[in-house]
Amino acid sequence: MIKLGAVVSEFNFDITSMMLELAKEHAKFLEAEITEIIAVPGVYDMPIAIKKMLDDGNVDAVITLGAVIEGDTEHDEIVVQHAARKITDLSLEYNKPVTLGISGPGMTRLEAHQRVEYGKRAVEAAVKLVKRLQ
Ligand SMILES: Nc1c(NC[C@H](O)[C@H](O)[C@H](O)CO)[nH]c(=O)[nH]c1=O
Ligand SMILES: CC(=O)[C@@H](O)COP(=O)(O)O
Repeated sequence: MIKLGAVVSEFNFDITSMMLELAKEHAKFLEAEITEIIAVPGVYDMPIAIKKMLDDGNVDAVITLGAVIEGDTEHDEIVVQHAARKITDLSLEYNKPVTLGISGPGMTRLEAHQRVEYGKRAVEAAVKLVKRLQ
């Protein structure tokens, strides 16, 4: 059984909690399991939680679940771009898949609701990568 860790943003939790439920269901469908969950305040805060999961070494891959909604400034871009870059860096540093289940930037709340399936996509990619890199 493939073990997945999930790092979930509390920001926009109405959306990210749905992403988490979809991710759990899809993991089960693929005969994998989300065995660890760490909630973080927002997407920008994810890297340190991902690093802890990878350091603890109890999961085969980590999925990230978040939704970054556009405000009045380009702050949303900073949040996503930095998180995405660190997610890739951590995956390469630890040689384990860390997949991007984060919607945005440049997105309205409605568009975020329409993209909750990103959670499912993150699971799909993590499971495929674990199998293919074995
Ligand atoms: N605006 C959104 C944020 N912003 C918060 C940051 O991610 C972070 O928690 C804060 O800057 C403290 O370090 N986070 C989201 O996940 N989604 C948003 O729309
Ligand atoms: C990504 C955010 O934190 C965002 O909602 C901030 O909004 P603003 O650009 O109006 O500061």
